Amino acid sequence: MRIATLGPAGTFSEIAACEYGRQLDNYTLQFYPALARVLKAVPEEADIAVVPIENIVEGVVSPVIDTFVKRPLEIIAELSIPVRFSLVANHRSPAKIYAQFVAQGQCSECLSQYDVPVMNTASNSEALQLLLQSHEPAAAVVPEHCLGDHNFAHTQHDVTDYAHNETRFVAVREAKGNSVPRASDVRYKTSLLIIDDTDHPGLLVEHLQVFAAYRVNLTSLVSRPTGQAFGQYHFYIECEGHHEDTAIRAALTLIKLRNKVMLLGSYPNAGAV
Ligand SMILES: O=C(O)C(=O)C[C@]1(C(=O)O)C=C[C@@H](O)C=C1
Repeated sequence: MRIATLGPAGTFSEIAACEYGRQLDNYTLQFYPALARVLKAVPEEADIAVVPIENIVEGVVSPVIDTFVKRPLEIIAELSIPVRFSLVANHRSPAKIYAQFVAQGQCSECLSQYDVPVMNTASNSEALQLLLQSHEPAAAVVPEHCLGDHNFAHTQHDVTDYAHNETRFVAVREAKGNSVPRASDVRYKTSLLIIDDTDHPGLLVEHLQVFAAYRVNLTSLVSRPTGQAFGQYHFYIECEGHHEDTAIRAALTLIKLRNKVMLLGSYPNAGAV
């Protein structure tokens, strides 16, 4: 099985992809330099992509949600990874700080102590590499597991805003319409998108009332701009249960009468106890 994920080696995505891969008979990892490119690798270059979808502090990873609107992909698994960062520097007074765009939001308190520009990178590994190549005073937000034997002039450990920081990842494949078979002893989650194709007053509240009426518990609700006009949003929703459950089926049948629904898949709930 070919698994695409965010590289270069050293990213949290690599840890998540390996954790997912260990459940398979065999797998090979393929690294790509940006999240949109990771997802684009499926299905021609890779069978599965493992990408971050939500950080406990920073919220959803927008490039991933936005790709779901554009491409027929199916979520087949989720997994959660603890995320810890250090701030490392080649000088006591850095003139700039390299930080991956999601990591920046998770370390905002530490970064605000430095009155220097933050240069966004596509991955945490890229932030480290740019620091190592820099001939100017610079710093980088780097995963704790990447500190290795590097000799930094300055290291500040545990710079995440919240001690309990974690990121949820999903494994996705090309949507084929034949979703993962449902097992009776597994607790599932279902992801879907409500596409804003007929905007009208009360669109969201109507849909939420349908979920409430069928007692479907939502675990995530995120609005993403359609990019067409101000005030128009697609809604990314996660709920407890499998899309073949009677309640979810009935709720989606009603919602589909008013708006297009993209079912993104049902998968074992990683947070279930
Ligand atoms: O750059 C990495 O290490 C990644 O795997 C990406 C990513 C993300 O985009 O959310 C994964 C976990 C952390 O939340 C920060 C960065």
